[in-house]
Amino acid sequence: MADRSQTTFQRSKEPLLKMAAQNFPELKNDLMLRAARGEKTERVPVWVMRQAGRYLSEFRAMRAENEFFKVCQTPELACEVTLQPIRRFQLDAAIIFSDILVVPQALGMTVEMVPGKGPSFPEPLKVPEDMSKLDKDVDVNKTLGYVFDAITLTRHKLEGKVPLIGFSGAPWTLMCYMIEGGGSESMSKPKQWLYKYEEASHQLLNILTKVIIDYLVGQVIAGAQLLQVFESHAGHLCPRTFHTFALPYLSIIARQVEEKVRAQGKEPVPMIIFAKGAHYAIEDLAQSGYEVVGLDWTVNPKTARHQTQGKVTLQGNMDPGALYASKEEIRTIVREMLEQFGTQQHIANLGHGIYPTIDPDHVEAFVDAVHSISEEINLDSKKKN
Ligand SMILES: Cc1c2[nH]c(c1CCC(=O)O)Cc1[nH]c(c(CCC(=O)O)c1C)Cc1[nH]c(c(CCC(=O)O)c1C)Cc1[nH]c(c(CCC(=O)O)c1C)C2
Repeated sequence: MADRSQTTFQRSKEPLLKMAAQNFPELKNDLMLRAARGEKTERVPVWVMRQAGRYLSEFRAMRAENEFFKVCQTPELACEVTLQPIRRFQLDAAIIFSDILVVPQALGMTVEMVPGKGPSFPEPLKVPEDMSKLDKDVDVNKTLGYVFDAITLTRHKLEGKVPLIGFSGAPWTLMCYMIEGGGSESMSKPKQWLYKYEEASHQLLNILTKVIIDYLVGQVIAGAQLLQVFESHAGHLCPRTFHTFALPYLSIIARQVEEKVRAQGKEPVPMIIFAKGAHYAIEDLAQSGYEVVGLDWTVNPKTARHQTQGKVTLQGNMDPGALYASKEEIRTIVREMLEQFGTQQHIANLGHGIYPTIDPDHVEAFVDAVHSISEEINLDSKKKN
């Protein structure tokens, strides 16, 4: 893997800016890292999936000037978008602005972002023979180096305010888009592959797993301090197909990313698995090599806590729709959520990404409620003991 310690940015009309993926500013707020490692925290850390997005006017202004993938592929723009929610809210982590669909692009597929519709693949994989069109031997430094550059730049620009999360889509979720060709209620086409082309499905999942591992390792080398793997379409699987086509690959990713990061002389970072809809697999996910298991809004936190027996930290899981409630009601809902999770080994989040029509003032109310109420609960429990 090419030496990523020196990264250069061609900025408009400015000299080359050399940013090293080292000597990063000292971290001022390590709450997220401590919680992810299961260490004691004085309050519950909080971040929001898709915290950079259309619900922010400053994101809409950026997108009015720049096509979606141009933002992803231009480190200065991706960095700026990543910082937008950090400037607004007392969040405890930033997540690099990118998309999970950059991996199919690295495999040679064309992905367009159609306004008002979302991602679209003009030439999805229709039959297993179409896999011959993929560029299987991906050099992530060549095809995804712009994400690494964005991560390194953002680490410097964060000035240690909060840690930076890197991420990737998981093999099954990416397979869904590559075959379906975009978002879908049923994902019936990729599901058809699982039952008609089992061997080809595993071949595709293996190709994706290899690229995802290299991609995540590259993000850590570039400066990511946590990683999240999005298995956002686990909900289209059943227990049998999840245990056959998703869980084994998720476990390989966790274990090999750690192994390869160590092999490069770097300290492994905490990893988060978010398998939306896999409520039946929480115990298995807690033993699959991830420090944190993200829960969607359909899971009862008390049940998940019992199932995981303190082995992992839990992340989530307020219904994003609760952000449409009044600020007072949001506080009530947050208190109930925190009492269900308990204030240790918990990272507060939504049970999935934020919606584009959410009022940013309600996000601020959510973040502030997590902090103030978890501090209050911790202080109360100290007084009692
Ligand atoms: C984590 C993330 C993603 N994409 C984006 C982010 C935000 C990053 C950040 O907050 O900085 C930006 C991100 N990605 C996209 C947008 C909207 C682009 C725009 O309209 O400007 C944003 C802000 C485009 C996109 N990209 C995708 C969709 C969903 C399509 C569907 O299934 O219907 C969409 C709408 C695929 C995608 N992309 C991603 C996921 C996993 C997270 C999740 O489950 O929500 C998925 C499923 C990952």
